[in-house]
Amino acid sequence: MNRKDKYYIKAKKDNLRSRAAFKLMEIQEKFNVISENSNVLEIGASPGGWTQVIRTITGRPVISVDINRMKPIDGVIFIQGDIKNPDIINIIQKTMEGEGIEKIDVILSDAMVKTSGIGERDHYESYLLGTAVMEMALKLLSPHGNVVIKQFQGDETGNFINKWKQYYSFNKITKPRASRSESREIYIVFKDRI
Ligand SMILES: C[S@@+](CC[C@H](N)C(=O)[O-])C[C@H]1O[C@@H](n2cnc3c(N)ncnc32)[C@H](O)[C@@H]1O
Repeated sequence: MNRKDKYYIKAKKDNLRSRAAFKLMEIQEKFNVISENSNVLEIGASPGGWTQVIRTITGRPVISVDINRMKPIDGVIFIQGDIKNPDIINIIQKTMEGEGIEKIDVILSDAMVKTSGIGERDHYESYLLGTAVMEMALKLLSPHGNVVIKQFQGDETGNFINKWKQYYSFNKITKPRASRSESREIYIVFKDRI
């Protein structure tokens, strides 16, 4: 598929920072993970397409994290940091305190390193990032909270879901239409933290 496909063109037209925005729109439509008063923590946010979508749903301030920089968005507190760094949780918690955010209701991760095209390598990198996010969710997420994780499907996907599903009442793999069909990219939705 041409990289300038219909989602790319629509993103430009709608002033969205990335075509990825349509993936979150579809996930939200199907699974209703964010509510109008959700406190959302977003991981792997740059350039900010998902962030723009999140801001249209919740009226609460959004905390967005990325290892790279991101141009500011109104109502968004941006933290430049590595989700695999064990100190990042302290920085997030300090930011929450500073903003008067007591709990996180939704964690959304579209984090991924630049893909290599080597299936197993990309799978494993996404598995490591997803594991860091799920560990963080255990500490930060409020009861009944939701998590969405990007993953490149592979050998560990089944184990990943089996490991984390015990903490949530609902889990489901989804592949949004805007996700390129030739890619192994999927999203794993965990809802209702027990
Ligand atoms: C697919 S892009 C996200 C696109 C974004 N959701 C949007 O809609 O514009 C993946 C992002 O994950 C970030 N990332 C990769 N490794 C990371 C890490 N260890 N910690 C935080 N962010 C990371 C990358 O810098 C990149 O910006």
